[in-house]
Amino acid sequence: MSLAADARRTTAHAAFWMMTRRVTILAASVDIVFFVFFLWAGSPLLAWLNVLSVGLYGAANRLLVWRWNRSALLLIWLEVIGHAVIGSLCVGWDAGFNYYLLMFIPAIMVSGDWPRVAAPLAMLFAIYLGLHAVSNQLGPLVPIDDTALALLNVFNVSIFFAMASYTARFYYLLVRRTEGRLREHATRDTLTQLFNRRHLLEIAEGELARARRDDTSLSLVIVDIDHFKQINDELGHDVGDRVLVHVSGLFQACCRASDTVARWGGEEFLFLLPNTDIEAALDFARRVRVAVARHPLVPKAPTEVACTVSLGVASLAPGETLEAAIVRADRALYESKMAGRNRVTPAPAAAPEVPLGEDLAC
Ligand SMILES: Nc1nc2c(ncn2[C@@H]2O[C@H](COP(=O)(O)OP(=O)(O)OP(=O)(O)O)[C@@H](O)[C@H]2O)c(=O)[nH]1
Repeated sequence: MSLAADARRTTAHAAFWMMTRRVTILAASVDIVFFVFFLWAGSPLLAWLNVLSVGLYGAANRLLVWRWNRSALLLIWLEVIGHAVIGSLCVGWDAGFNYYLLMFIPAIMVSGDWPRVAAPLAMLFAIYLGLHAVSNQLGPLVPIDDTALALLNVFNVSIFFAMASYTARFYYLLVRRTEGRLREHATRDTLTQLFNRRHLLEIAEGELARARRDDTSLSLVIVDIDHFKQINDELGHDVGDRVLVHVSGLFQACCRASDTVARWGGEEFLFLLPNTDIEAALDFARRVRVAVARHPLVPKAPTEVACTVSLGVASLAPGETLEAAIVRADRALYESKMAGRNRVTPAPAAAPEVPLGEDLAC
């Protein structure tokens, strides 16, 4: 099983047990109401049976706290089936105790893969139909008057609606939360929390389309930490990681709301600057360079770790692709490295755009 699948399974399972625990509290509260109701309806035997149910739910709740999940589940199954059977046989099918059996359908379906859920589902179906047939055949063994029966039916339907809504909502919110987490994982670099390369390219395609439509400028800045291997080798990989996080924070602080910075890979970062021409992008890159040079990382260790960055800057030429502009910015970065590092270099001009058909003319 992949790590992602394992993580989803863990989340779904943890959520299932958490929800089961809440359901034991809700069900015990409902049984207390039943206790009062059956005393009022003149059926003390049924009233005291509900006290037994409260005890079973209390025990199941404790077992869940101790993580004896299977034993807890067994108790809950016993209680719900017992309650539905005794209630339907004593008071009659119309009392609506059978609805509680239906709550097992979603619980079974989310408990595992198909081979695991098929048998319990078939068993539940058989119990439901069997109970229906037997209780209709026998009629109520401990009849209560019509008003009490109607009230009981409304109460049971209401509780069933509330529980079914609660569980469905619970799973909906769980899916939403998990979806959000997966999206975060897919778009962000786990170390620096900056966007990753793939997400930056997605944003860049959108920005490029907008720049072309609105006829505005779009610039790119590629940044690489100088002598980063030396930092790793001399101070350790952990300090190297902290430097990456530290400069990421500085990079974000340099950005406007419309700018985007991403970890491009290793110790390389890429800024995307909408509405920014080459001159403004060069100014921006100089500010980034100065910010890093002036703010060394102060780790817990006694020495501070100073580092510098080299930068390459390109502004997209009309008709130029993103990839071509990145190649130019990368070339400029290389120039910065060759010229001694800790500097900003503008990219060479883009190759002139060939008007459509002109290449065919010669
Ligand atoms: N700590 C840490 N190091 C990383 C990470 N990703 C890449 N590196 C290291 O970054 C170093 C990059 O080294 P080089 O490509 O030689 O570049 P450099 O030492 O910065 O030299 P110049 O770029 O020429 O200034 C390698 O040692 C990689 O192992 C990371 O996530 N954490």
